Amino acid sequence: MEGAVRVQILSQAGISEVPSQYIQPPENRPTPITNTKTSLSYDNVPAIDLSHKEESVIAAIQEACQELGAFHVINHGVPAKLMDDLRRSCLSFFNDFPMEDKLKYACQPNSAASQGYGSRMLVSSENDSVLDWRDYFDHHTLPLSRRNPSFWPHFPPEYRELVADYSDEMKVLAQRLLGLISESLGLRASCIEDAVGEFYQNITASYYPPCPQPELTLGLQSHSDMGAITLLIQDDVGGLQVLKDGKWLTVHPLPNAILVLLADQTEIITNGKYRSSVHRAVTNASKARLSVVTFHDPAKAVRISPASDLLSESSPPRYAPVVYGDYVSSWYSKGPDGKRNLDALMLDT
Ligand SMILES: O=C(O)CCC(=O)C(=O)O
Ligand SMILES: [Fe+2]
Repeated sequence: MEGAVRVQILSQAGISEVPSQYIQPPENRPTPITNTKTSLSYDNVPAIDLSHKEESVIAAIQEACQELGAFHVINHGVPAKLMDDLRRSCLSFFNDFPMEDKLKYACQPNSAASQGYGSRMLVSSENDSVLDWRDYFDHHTLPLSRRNPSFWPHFPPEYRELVADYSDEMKVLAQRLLGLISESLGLRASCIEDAVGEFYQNITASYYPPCPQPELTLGLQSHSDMGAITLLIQDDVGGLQVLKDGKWLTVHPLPNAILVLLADQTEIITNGKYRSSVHRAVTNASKARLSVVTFHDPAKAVRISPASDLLSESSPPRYAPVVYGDYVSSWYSKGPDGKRNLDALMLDT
């Protein structure tokens, strides 16, 4: 939580060793990423062209969701200029302005998931044993009653308008994707969206400064996202990895693509037919990396359970129902650690 140092300050101080709180235990340390795209992993995150025939799009989504829970979409209808402008403005906030000005937007100390400029995600000190090599800015963007751009940076000058425009675009795309994902399971198009209800959307810009010891640290530790569906754009530096059969695959940046990550509530609603993606971010020694992640979550009061259309005597519920707000509280008290929080809801079937 805040009061915390921003890793950008450590990075700029030119230290040659990271402070001990950032050192991962050996089993969590990343293996070095090579820049060659010859590794097996390169083709493992499929790119799905949303301008293709709906039938083939749905088939591709079904395969990607069964295999990985993560896929790129291209020809998605979000203007490339908006994505570029947003990435540039977010990077400019972190790179081009004095820390003193940025700290005027600091997250509230002692409160989980507060909007603003921060570095430490968890409040509880118990979970703070290893810190992420990441600074971020979190924006509450939807519903509109939560959107108050005066909490967002006013520098560079176009920042607030870009975040608002991007939020609206992401909502439309998330709705469309949840429709296609529902249909890929033989459900009516509105099934998952109806179960989620009105989107609570947050946009987080993450900034990973160069790290003197990338082999010992993580930009963001292994986790699955809590909500329904996450849409992620990154720059050309790379560092995102998704877990597949116990191995970390690097998601190589694809220009103008948007990465879709299934999140935990979609796993529950689909009764585990589709699993949420476990992912993490690694750092590197020479280049800062920026990503912008848009989360779509249920309201805290919504009760999530497996869709009744997917249940039968031979396919009983595999997850206990959960009130989303309780799920979030439990996540923040336990820490991410892969999928521990979701696994706690699994029933013996
Ligand atoms: O920066 C990234 O690529 C990953 C960010 C992420 O997974 C998150 O914010 O939940
Ligand atoms: Fe994530």
